[in-house]
Amino acid sequence: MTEAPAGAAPAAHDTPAILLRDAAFGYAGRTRVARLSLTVERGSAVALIGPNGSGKSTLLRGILGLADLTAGEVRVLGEAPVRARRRIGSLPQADQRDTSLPVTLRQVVGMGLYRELGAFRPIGREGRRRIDAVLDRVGLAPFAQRRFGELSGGQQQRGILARALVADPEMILLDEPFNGLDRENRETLLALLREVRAEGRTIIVSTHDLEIAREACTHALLLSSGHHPEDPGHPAAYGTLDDALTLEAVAHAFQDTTVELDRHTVTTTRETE
Ligand SMILES: Nc1ncnc2c1ncn2[C@@H]1O[C@H](COP(=O)(O)OP(=O)(O)OP(=O)(O)O)[C@@H](O)[C@H]1O
Repeated sequence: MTEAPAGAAPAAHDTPAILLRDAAFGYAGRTRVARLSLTVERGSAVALIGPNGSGKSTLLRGILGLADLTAGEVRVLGEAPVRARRRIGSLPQADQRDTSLPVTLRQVVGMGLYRELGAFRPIGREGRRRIDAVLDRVGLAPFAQRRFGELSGGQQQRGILARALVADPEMILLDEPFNGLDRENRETLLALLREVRAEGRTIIVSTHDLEIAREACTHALLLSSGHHPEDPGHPAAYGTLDDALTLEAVAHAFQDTTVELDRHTVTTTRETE
């Protein structure tokens, strides 16, 4: 954990990681995910699960203060999201990544220190030490000078995780980090996530894959799409994995889809009115 910088309000470590009270998030005044009332305790790992368009990314952006709060209340690490952002590391979806820039992996990881240092201050010896340590940790030290866009998908994903971790965040948010990864890269990322959680950091990870939730998370928030395409998504269940990932809740959230849960295959069809 980082210490609060001098002069800053003391970090309230007794506050939950996330507190949502009837919160809703969206864009340009339009709500995309709603009815969120829950507490995420520090040190937990929450799988955010739901069908396409149910608002997983929007909720993650709301936690970062990048989507509008259209109703209710949100506190992140005891602060307003925009203020808490400096204490959070995030991994956006891979398809939102610009891999055409001529930057090395080392430079990408160094970007994780910009918030602390300012973008135009050189990274000093301590910063370089931290970059080396985090690259080593994710198993990418030999690739430090490699152009980021030339790395494999799994290596890029670990590089972005390193960028998130280099600033020693209290919480990390990951948007579909397992998409497109083969089994080996998936296992490596899972192991890293378990380590990150063992350090006491809070993890929120969106995924379509219920097996990943089982392997890396303590809790699940299941989001369901609105009944009509324009309705906002909303929670179908939240709790520990066993409480939240019941066949009934999963079937409710994943309407018109086939999903597997504990070797059961669930296929549900949306009821027509
Ligand atoms: N920047 C944006 N501006 C306006 N609407 C958006 C924006 N991003 C997402 N939306 C809309 O918000 C709704 C929820 O999208 P979101 O990406 O949060 O869902 P998701 O559950 O993450 O979906 P997926 O699994 O496909 O990534 C969708 O209807 C989407 O079109």
